Amino acid sequence: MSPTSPTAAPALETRGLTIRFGGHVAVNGVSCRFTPGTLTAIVGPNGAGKTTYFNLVSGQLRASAGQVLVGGEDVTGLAPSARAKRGLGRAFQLTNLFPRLTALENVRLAVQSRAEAGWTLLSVWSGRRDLIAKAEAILERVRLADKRHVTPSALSHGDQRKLEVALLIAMDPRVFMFDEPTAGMSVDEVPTVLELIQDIKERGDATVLLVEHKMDVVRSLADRIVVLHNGTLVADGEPAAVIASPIVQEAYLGLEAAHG
Ligand SMILES: Nc1ncnc2c1ncn2[C@@H]1O[C@H](COP(=O)(O)OP(=O)(O)OP(=O)(O)O)[C@@H](O)[C@H]1O
Repeated sequence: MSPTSPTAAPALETRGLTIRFGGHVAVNGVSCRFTPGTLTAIVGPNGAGKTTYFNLVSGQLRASAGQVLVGGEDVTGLAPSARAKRGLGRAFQLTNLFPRLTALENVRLAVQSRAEAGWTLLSVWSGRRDLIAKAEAILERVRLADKRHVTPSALSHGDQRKLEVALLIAMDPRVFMFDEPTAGMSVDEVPTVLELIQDIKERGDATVLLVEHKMDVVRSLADRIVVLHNGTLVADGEPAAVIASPIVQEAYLGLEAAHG
């Protein structure tokens, strides 16, 4: 299924995005448009530039050249927090969680920050029933309702990843960015997180970007695959066509295809 319309405005676009580390060009002139309602997997061998591309989009790294546009607005000069306010949502492992607060309190604060565009730790809990109800609903959606009173460090690795997804949902971004969301998970934890990502795509008009090594995950989720190799975009299109393309078979998927 590809709900992409050629006329729809891209939620996110990069134009000639480039970063050099000394003499090494880690991301090299990557131009790409991401349309609402689509899930794009970004794949490529180790060191291809996938995470660096994500860092350039979210603002953790500043580009040497090129532009990042969110909803048509040039955000290239903006800090990560300002990009987040414009709708770029990136899942980070626990870095934006409050370790002493419960899962519910963490999600409630994220809902509140979205509602008020600012953290208000002093607001009266009992007076914020609507926010609590929304936080409860999000925890339900990510299947963490029964862990609502648990602090992040007491959750299993898989449940921590679910909580990150819950925080992202609470922030209600227009673009969801996941960097290897199933990394380090036990086999039985993987399907839930994949279902959550599928659900995010199908519920709204979200634009989802996924960096992922596991081709079975890519095959099951992606509407489109973008392949990076040595920092350069070398293939972009429908999953079946990209996976079958000679450059991908040779550069990255040869072994994978032989097994799969
Ligand atoms: N801060 C940095 N300073 C110097 N070189 C860097 C820096 N960050 C990344 N690189 C280099 O840029 C290239 C791309 O790295 P990146 O981590 O983006 O690749 P990747 O595709 O995400 O790889 P992996 O799949 O292994 O995570 C690599 O050669 C890496 O060594």
